[in-house]
Amino acid sequence: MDASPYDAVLLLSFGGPEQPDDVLPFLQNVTRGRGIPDERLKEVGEHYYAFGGKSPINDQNRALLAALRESFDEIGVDLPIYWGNRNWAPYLTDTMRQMADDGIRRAVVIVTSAYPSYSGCRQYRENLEDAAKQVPNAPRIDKLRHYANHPGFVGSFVEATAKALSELPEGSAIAYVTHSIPTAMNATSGPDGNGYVDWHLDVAAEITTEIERRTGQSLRSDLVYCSRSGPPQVPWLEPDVNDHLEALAADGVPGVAVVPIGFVSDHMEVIYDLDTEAAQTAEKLRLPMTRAATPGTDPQFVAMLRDLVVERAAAERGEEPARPCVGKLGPAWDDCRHDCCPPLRRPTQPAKESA
Ligand SMILES: CC1=C(CCC(=O)O)c2cc3nc(cc4[nH]c(cc5[nH]c(cc1n2)c(C)c5CCC(=O)O)c(CCC(=O)O)c4C)C(CCC(=O)O)=C3C
Ligand SMILES: [Fe+2]
Repeated sequence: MDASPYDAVLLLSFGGPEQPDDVLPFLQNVTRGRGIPDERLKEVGEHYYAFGGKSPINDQNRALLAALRESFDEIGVDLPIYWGNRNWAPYLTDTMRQMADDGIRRAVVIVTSAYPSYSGCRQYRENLEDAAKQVPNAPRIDKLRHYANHPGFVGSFVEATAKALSELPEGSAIAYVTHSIPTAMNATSGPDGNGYVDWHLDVAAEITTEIERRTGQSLRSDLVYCSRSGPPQVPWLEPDVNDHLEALAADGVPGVAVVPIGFVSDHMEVIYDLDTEAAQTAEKLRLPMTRAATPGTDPQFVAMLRDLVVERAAAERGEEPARPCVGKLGPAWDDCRHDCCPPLRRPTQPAKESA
């Protein structure tokens, strides 16, 4: 299999703390200049301390790296695979320096975020730009197209959803969950705006259709949100998963499968916001709840990432590779337009001097 013109693959992720002393500096890295209230930071710090001060995300990325290595070896692609993070070691800039030292000229990047938005797409591209500015002879790096509507991603969630539903009473609902973002960020996400929500709705509809086809039953399903931060006066996407569970219970739904389509591994948002907090809400409501697995190192997901690297390499060689995709939105663009997913404008000073 041909992966030219690339001479390396880079896995780019969020990063997370590895021990209690890492928690505060990690949170400072994440929230620098982003207007997150101290209250919220304290609260989120407690989520990490409740899990021993360690996020599972780094180990999950190590497992993904190993699975990718194996998957590339299977098709005879021996490109080195590097790993860098936005918010914790291994920091992207250090990784990029290593790539330059190793003589890497052209790489393709896999980001652990499947949908268009400033936080999930452009911010990673800015991180790549910023790192490249600090590293002499930094490699040129292409980012893979968004993969949420790839059959490998959707297929992984179809299996996980079927399993989660199989453990619940008949007539149970599906609650698709993703990370909330400010509504203003959603409004400008993707080339035409609203891309974050539109992509999630499309993925959710594909999963539901396939489950209904398999079971011959129609299902209630909704897209809901977790992990809201930011000041209360700034509107974020709603409803929150906990409020949604209340509504389902009030409607007499016999159970709910929570399906975290916004996330690629069981990191803190999943194990705290869903497995801890939402599970407590469901228990209080006596609403049976199961949580579908995220892709993690599911062979379908790993093969998809590998195939996307091969696809992009072919496109860069001027070929016209097949671009597998499900749903009604079509395969995503290879390169984002310059005005795609702009950052939110954040006030740098109060509008009026306080007395
Ligand atoms: C869209 C999206 C994804 C999904 C796409 C992707 O995966 O990239 C994502 C993933 C993640 N978010 C994570 C952690 C955090 N996100 C925060 C804050 C924020 N997230 C935002 C958006 C997203 N976030 C936004 C708009 C903010 C507000 C501040 C800002 O505008 O930047 C904060 C600050 C405290 C708080 O929660 O308020 C933390 C600690 C972790 C690591 C988990 C772990 O450690 O296991 C992961 C994978
Ligand atoms: Fe986040």
